[in-house]
Amino acid sequence: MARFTIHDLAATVDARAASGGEGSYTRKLLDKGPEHCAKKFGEEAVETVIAAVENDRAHLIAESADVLFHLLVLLKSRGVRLDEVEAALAQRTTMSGLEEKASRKRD
Ligand SMILES: N=c1c2ncn([C@@H]3O[C@H](COP(=O)(O)OP(=O)(O)OP(=O)(O)O)[C@@H](O)[C@H]3O)c2ncn1[C@@H]1O[C@H](COP(=O)(O)O)[C@@H](O)[C@H]1O
Repeated sequence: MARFTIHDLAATVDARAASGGEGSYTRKLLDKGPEHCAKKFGEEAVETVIAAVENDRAHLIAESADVLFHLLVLLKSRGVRLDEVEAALAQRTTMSGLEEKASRKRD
């Protein structure tokens, strides 16, 4: 089976945003607006936290998939592309996490 990546999922979200109809959950979320998308993302994030704290591996994987999907929908609702997030991550590869944190405080 071909490897399925987060880029493939982002392309699906884009396609549903452009033409998804009645039967599309993605389109349903987007039609409700960014605030609703943010709320759903928050719910999925909390469920992921609970799975991690409970050390429930299968549940953690499933909830992480929900989080990634809902993050992509949230980004789409605000017109942010996945490659913009990747660019932010790429910029951080030149410094350690602690250096990056310190640089934020200077901003
Ligand atoms: N990866 C996902 C994905 N992950 C989670 N979900 C949905 O996210 C929802 C989360 O469940 P909840 O119980 O929190 O939400 P709910 O009660 O169903 O919905 P609400 O009424 O609360 O909004 C479920 O309906 C899941 O099916 C997803 N829905 C879609 N995708 C991908 O998006 C593609 C396009 O989907 P459609 O837009 O529906 O065609 C699919 O083929 C998948 O690849």
